[in-house]
Amino acid sequence: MQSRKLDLNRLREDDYFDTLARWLGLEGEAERERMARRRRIQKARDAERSGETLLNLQIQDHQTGLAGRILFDFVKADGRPLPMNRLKVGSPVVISDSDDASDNGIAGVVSRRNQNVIQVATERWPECERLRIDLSPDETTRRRQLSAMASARVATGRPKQLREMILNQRAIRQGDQDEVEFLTSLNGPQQEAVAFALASPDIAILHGPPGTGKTTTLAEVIYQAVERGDKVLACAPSNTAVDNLLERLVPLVPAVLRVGHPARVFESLRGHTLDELVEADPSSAVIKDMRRELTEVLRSAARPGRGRDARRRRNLLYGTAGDLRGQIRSLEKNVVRSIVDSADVICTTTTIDDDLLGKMRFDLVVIDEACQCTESSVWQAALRADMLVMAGDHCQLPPTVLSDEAAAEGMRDSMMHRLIERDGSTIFRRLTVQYRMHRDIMDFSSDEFYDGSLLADESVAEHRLCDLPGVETNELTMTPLMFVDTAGANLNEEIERDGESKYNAGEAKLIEQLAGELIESGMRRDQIAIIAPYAAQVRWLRNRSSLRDIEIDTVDGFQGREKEAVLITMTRSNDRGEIGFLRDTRRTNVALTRARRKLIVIGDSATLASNDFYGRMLEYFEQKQAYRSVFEFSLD
Ligand SMILES: Nc1ncnc2c1ncn2[C@@H]1O[C@H](COP(=O)(O)OP(=O)(O)OP(=O)(O)O)[C@@H](O)[C@H]1O
Repeated sequence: MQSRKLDLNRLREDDYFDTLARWLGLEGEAERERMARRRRIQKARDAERSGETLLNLQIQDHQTGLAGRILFDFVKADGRPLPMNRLKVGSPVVISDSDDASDNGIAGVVSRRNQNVIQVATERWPECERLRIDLSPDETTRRRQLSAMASARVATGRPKQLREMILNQRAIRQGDQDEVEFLTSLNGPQQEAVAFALASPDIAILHGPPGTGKTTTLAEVIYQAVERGDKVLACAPSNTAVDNLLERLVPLVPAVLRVGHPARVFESLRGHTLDELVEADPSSAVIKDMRRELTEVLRSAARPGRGRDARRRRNLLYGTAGDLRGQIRSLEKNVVRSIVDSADVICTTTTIDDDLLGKMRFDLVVIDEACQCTESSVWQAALRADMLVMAGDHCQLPPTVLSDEAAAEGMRDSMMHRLIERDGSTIFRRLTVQYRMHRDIMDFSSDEFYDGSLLADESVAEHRLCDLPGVETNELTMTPLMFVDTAGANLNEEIERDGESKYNAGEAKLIEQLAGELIESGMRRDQIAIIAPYAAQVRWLRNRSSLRDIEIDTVDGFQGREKEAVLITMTRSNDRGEIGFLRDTRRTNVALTRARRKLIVIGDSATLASNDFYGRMLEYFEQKQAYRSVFEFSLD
């Protein structure tokens, strides 16, 4: 059955919430199906290739965290680095026996990760030696969203008013802007955006194209709000985005609290996490002793010995652990309450811990990266708001949705995008001065996605690789753009064995050569990035020894980041003109806007130009005299 896109603006209240609930149901089904499929894959290498499974792990270390959780550090049993994976900080996972497919495992949440170690917070001690970790369906998040939407349906007072505005039943008002004394040095459009957001009585949107200082601007909005006495909830859909905002906020607002899993928090920010603040509280010494005891009890329960009594002993120990955990929780609850109450700003992901925040409401709720939020994921935060500010860029990657059916009906469209389309310029302000890209790198994206409105700040407008210390001046380093066309050279895409993802060995070779030339010109490896839309191409490139220490990632892994030089391998090359998910040009927009001084794109014009957008992209490179044919390079 062909699904068609639904217009949420036309739906009545009940239909709107029913639709979102149905999408969540479809998404849950899709996630569960995917997990079941993955667990059926027998061959280790293939299971890990999904990026959602890590096999053959062992415990390297453990410690106790807040609320009696145990934090386990897992490493590969053979000492190798972890393979490329999508287990992020905050991802729900299941830890189970690597050798026993029937083991249902223990639920946990990823709390930290690096190349070699993945840390998972869980409540029980795994009972086997050789473990696997699988990304698990995110039921908790879905349950919380459903419960928020159930409350939103019957809400009264202010939440009801906001609901009516979001559902197109009541007009969103505009406010009269006051003079603002800015704390940070903002450009004109940023100042206008701050004043606009602060004056809006209901809902305001900040549209931040790449590198335009969206987070800087949001931080100023939050600072100003706190100055006038507001209590603020600052959210974002991912832990990384929350931490980026937190990093900007800390120098401006001292009383900031970061709740949620003690994430990839930078050293300088750790003092703001709930865990650390609780730790610093005087009553923590007692709690710490109790936690130590809990760990011991759990450890004994995992190894109850043999014999008839083993099960009884284990159950007794789990009983004791349960009691202990209860006592720890009640002590911690009091400490936590006072910390939460005294914060001016609370930072969290949009999956809000409702038990922690209780019925707390906020004068201002801010959602960063709001275009990566599905519509249903906004409601938890929106329900707590007197006034709502959303910031993001709908011309970059949309939220990840697994269910094709839900996606076809519109689940990938964010609320922020819908409101911009519905209400037009009255509801948003766009930031237009960017601090990242050379003017020529910016212009194509600006014309295609932002009505040509972007301006390069003069500090970056003309900057080139050869202006960097230690980099020599040559043709490669003097110019900001290059497209290498592989048409006619038979550098065809291939499908990874046993997989679905594509790679292109010919393009990879060209990437190696060009990256080599950049390094020979004096660039450091950490100033270069390679972006491929396909995971198989990323894997292929990461296996090239000449590219070691150069960051290589998918587009999705690169949103929000930048490098001095970026090489993109478009990967698709076939005689059917098939470009697959490159058709979603928002993904390409992200890829094209990561480079500060040099952007190199490698692709097959014969395949790409079947699509008008790529046709225009090729013309742009030609017009900037940045078009080269692969035949100008000698590939050995
Ligand atoms: N008014 C300004 N003056 C000088 N530099 C600025 C200004 N605003 C932002 N920047 C710089 O621009 C860069 C991008 O800022 P920020 O991280 O806030 O952007 P963003 O829009 O959130 O980024 P992204 O494109 O990743 O979403 C930062 O290095 C920041 O210091």
